[in-house]
Amino acid sequence: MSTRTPLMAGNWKMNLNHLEAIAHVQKLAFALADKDYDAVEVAVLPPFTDLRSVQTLVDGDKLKIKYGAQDISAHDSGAYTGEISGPMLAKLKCTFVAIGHSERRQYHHETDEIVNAKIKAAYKHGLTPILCVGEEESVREEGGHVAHTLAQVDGALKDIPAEQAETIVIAYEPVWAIGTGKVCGADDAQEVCGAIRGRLAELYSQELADAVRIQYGGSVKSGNVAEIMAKPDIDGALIGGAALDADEFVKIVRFRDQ
Ligand SMILES: O=C(CO)COP(=O)(O)O
Repeated sequence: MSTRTPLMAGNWKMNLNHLEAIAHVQKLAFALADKDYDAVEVAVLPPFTDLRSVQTLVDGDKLKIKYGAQDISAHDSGAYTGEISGPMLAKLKCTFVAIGHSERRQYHHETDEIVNAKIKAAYKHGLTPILCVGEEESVREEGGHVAHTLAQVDGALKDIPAEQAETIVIAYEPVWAIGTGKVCGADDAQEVCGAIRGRLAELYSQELADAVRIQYGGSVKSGNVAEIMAKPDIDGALIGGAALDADEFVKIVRFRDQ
């Protein structure tokens, strides 16, 4: 029986301004009781412009909700117009940072090398990476989904020592299931999440592999989360669209009640 605490993280993507963010986090705080937080770790990943507002709320009201960013620069400072650095996120007391989301890979041409550099930047500044991996539909149709996803894991973790890797969160997000309503079947998600854990055991140790949390992401809703969470190698979810509705996100956090 796994001792891994499930992590339910809402990736808001480019949604909710800072005022909406405050209202949303207040709703979550109001709806979630202490026992919910004990059973499940809850996090939100708002746009950069919301982080200060979320931090002020979480700090001021001593909320148990964690928060983080959707991306990080590989550089600490300098002439990188539009970028946000690790030191800036650390100063805002972010816990998490999503790295290598498929939308970053697709629209911003992020390669495994860039993802690896960003993971190093996150660890350098005490942030926990949520490494996003997963295949496109054509890759799955050809049966290459496991190999493709493991190659992304290998690239992302290059030269990352065990004492850092043991805290990583890995989100398996098949690209074809993101925002499409096409949820990956629980058995299919388990196949890849189990393979990721196996690869962590090969790269590091079984002990490390058993400690790392692996999430599933892609059209997760309150109606399908329980089935996904019943799988042995799935330790949480990275939720997009459904995380924008506070009531729905709370139902997902309470997946054991479904
Ligand atoms: O990309 C995702 C989370 O990072 C998943 O998005 P959806 O839940 O909207 O499919």
